[in-house]
Amino acid sequence: MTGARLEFRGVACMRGGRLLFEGLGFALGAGEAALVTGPNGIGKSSLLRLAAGLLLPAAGIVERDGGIALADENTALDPQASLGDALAFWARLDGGIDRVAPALDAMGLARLASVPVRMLSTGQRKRATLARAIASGAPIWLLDEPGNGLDAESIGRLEAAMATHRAGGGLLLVASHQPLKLDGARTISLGAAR
Ligand SMILES: Nc1ncnc2c1ncn2[C@@H]1O[C@H](COP(=O)(O)OP(=O)(O)OP(=O)(O)O)[C@@H](O)[C@H]1O
Repeated sequence: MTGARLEFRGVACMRGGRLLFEGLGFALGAGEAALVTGPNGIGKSSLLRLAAGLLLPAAGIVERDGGIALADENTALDPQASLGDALAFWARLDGGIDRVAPALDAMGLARLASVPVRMLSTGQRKRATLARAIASGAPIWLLDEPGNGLDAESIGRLEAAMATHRAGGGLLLVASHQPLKLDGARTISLGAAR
């Protein structure tokens, strides 16, 4: 996981013909983290989608070295499959089937591995999405409101997983309305909504 990097240079973001932000620049290297903050609709999720390459910048450059794991409101897990099988589907593609069990453990989901994804509660679903990111082995994690719907114990698990990821040379870009323990993280504050 050495050499992970994510850099924005002079990036502008347009959605639906409206300019959300422009001139955005930052660089994150291995072990680093940034917290994206700002009011509803300002463009935090859009920024993460730009970082993932799912959205193209209207101006500027987005550069990344290393694979990406995006964890947002979509679980991207087969609702009919068991949680274990749904995670294994992605882990096989990512070449890391052995990462599924530790990822389930990290999110406190080991006992739910045989439960169909569609039957998971809101918080369990969120933890499953985070387990998918953990199991991906990707060095660049893009987490959109990762604490949404999580109880205090699960927030602790999330914070521990983020710290482990950084200690292993991963980097984090996190959009969150709620405070999360992210030691030494920089803040990317998007301005007032237009
Ligand atoms: N596919 C789209 N087409 C047009 N406009 C869009 C599209 N997706 C998002 N938008 C608009 O872009 C703006 C930014 O949305 P985004 O989801 O990035 O905001 P956000 O800061 O993450 O908000 P929140 O805090 O509510 O999650 C919003 O005004 C939204 O309506």
